[in-house]
Amino acid sequence: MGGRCLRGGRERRAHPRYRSRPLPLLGRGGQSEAGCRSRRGPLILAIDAGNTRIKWGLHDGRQWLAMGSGATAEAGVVIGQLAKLDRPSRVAFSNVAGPEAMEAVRRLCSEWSVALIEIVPQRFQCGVTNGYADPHQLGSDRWAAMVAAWRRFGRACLVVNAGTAMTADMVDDHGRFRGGIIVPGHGLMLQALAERSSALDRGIGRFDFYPKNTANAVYSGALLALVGAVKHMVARFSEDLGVPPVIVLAGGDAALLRAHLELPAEMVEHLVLEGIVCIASEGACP
Ligand SMILES: Nc1ncnc2c1ncn2[C@@H]1O[C@H](COP(=O)(O)OP(=O)(O)O)[C@@H](O)[C@H]1O
Ligand SMILES: CC(C)(COP(=O)(O)O)[C@@H](O)C(=O)NCCC(=O)O
Ligand SMILES: [K+]
Repeated sequence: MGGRCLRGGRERRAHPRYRSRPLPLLGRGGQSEAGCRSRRGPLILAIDAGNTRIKWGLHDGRQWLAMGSGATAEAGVVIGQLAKLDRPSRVAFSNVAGPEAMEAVRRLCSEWSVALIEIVPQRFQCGVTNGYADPHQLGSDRWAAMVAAWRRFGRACLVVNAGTAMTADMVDDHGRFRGGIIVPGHGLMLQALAERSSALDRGIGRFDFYPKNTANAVYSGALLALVGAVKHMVARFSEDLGVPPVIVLAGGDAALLRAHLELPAEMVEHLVLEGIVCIASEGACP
């Protein structure tokens, strides 16, 4: 069925860019290790359930064969539709969205009789050491994103995932996760202000460095809060490292953030899915 893509109940062909992308996951610095580059591995269905969207991709060890996304609010439907895909040899799942997504993925795996690999942050995995006091407390999406960033760049990174929440996680040049922050994402900041104040629900604004109405003031303020946090972390982490880290941007609001960051940054569209495949294929390469 290669290249089929499902989104929000509709079936469509995968966008051409999803068909030819090489596996950028195996080996440091974005280089595939010899022996893995040309080899197709077992089919892995990677699923990333975030608090707003569920993203998924079917990977054959070399490239994405199909990808899609749907609303977390319809987790049962979005995940149920994946049963139409070719049966993978395993399903690898990062879930920060809660029990409904978990139940739906369990149902899918039992329908297919395939193994379910749940992404659970470890103390050490795929070259990354987890600095959290309790490694399991870390979000599995953050962990997968850091694994993917380390595999791609192999040097110090600030891994920024701008979704429902924005997380910014510092990985040093030894692959050690040193710590990271969680802040409400852009949409959530706007929603919180609209819901918890009487005068701030004035429609959708746009960015203006000199905002002159309420909607623009709220929109620009939330965006600059995110940009400011990232810039501050880059400045301080660069000082500690002695060199600037690679800024890796992912998540639904990555492009918005990049447009205002004024720093060189690498946008990696499917960072969390890449990390999930990486973790699920651990040990597959010699
Ligand atoms: N098609 C889309 N559907 C929903 N949100 C989107 C979409 N495209 C971009 N976004 C933006 O991305 C954010 C969600 O990003 P995402 O990384 O998927 O979050 P999460 O992992 O928390 O579910 C939303 O808050 C919204 O601002
Ligand atoms: C911080 C998050 C809410 C981000 O979720 P997202 O915005 O991707 O939906 C998620 O990674 C999470 O629930 N983390 C657990 C707590 C932690 O990482 O410390
Ligand atoms: K996030």
